[in-house]
Amino acid sequence: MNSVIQKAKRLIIKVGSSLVTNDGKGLDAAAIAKWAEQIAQLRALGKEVVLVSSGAIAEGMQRLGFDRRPTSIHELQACAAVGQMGLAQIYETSFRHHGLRTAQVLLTHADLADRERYLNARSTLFTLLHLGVIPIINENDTVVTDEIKFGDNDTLGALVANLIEGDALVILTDQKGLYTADPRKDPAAQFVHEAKAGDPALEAMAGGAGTGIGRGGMLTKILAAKRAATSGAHTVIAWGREEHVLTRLASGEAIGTQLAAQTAQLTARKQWMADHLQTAGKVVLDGGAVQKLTGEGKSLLPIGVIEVAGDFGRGDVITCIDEHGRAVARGMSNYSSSEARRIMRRPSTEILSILGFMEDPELIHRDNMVLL
Ligand SMILES: Nc1ncnc2c1ncn2[C@@H]1O[C@H](COP(=O)(O)OP(=O)(O)O)[C@@H](O)[C@H]1O
Ligand SMILES: N[C@@H](CCC(=O)OP(=O)(O)O)C(=O)O
Repeated sequence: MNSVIQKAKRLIIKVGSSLVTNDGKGLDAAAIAKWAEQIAQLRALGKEVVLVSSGAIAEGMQRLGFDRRPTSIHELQACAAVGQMGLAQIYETSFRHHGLRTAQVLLTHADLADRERYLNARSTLFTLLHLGVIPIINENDTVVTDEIKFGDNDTLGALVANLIEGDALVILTDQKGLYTADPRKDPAAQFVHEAKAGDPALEAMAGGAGTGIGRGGMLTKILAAKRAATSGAHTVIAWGREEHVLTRLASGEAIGTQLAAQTAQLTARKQWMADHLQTAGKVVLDGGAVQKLTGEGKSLLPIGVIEVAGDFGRGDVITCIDEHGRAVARGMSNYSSSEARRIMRRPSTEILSILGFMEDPELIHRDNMVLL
């Protein structure tokens, strides 16, 4: 069995609170330095890496002298705000040793539920990756309460995998992977080397968090694997303290529990687009644009649009039709309908002068489009 990480080009690596803060004793600089070194090696192999790191609350509790997790949401938020400074500082320092820059990205549920913010987060992350920066993501705990939280960073990791079409999600935790039962409670529990992501039998095996530090336990990891698989990303759950865990995974060694996605990435994305039966508007394309899309697999530029129908916002899914009314493609618009009306039939070089800003040169990027 080969590790699914070997082939992966774009990886999301999630590290849990208990690992990052050495079971709540404070940021584990030595462990973080090792991951940074390995991530630098993955970058050198040509892989793009996004890190999702928990630990803000645990570190903030340490810094503020709480010996037990506060119950008040505002105290938890205060802890997160204090602890996040520590996370930002230690990651920036650790990666700088390897000549890599880091960027702090704090996300909320509302950011990914809103089409426009979703697209903005996606574009920013892609830009950071192209610039060779390592994005360090956490939930923006200051502004969210329980009902609207991702709740745990396993889920956040999966949503980021969906957001940027990651090839794989690596969840580093304090166990070697998934066992048939919580190994802290059941000494007879057997290790699971591989399974299908989304197999309901896995949910029955997984229990809650093992310590007072972590939040989700194994169940959120199993559900994260299921969610990541909807966009075709595989998941590996492994022990964060395993020597050279990331580079060994990248060299093909099958460490931890491998949860394979059953649908290929492109199929998953097309399915997602196809599921958007309710599109928010339509654009009519000239013959040249139809040929670019259907014959050459190109993006849709505003110059090829001759009419805009309906009322849509940035990030909404719209249908592209030809001059005879035949639907040729569906995709996520980079501009609202009113903006699209102003830039249609015009070259992309004029977008800035017409609108006063330019989000993207394309009206619909081919990565956000399916041909019908
Ligand atoms: N079937 C299982 N296999 C492995 N670990 C399990 C299982 N069920 C529950 N757990 C518990 O999940 C814990 C890991 O989750 P958690 O404490 O939330 O860590 P993290 O901070 O890395 O997210 C383990 O320490 C373990 O006690
Ligand atoms: N945003 C929170 C994340 C909490 C969380 O999900 O923790 P974990 O289960 O350890 O990944 C923090 O940084 O403390």
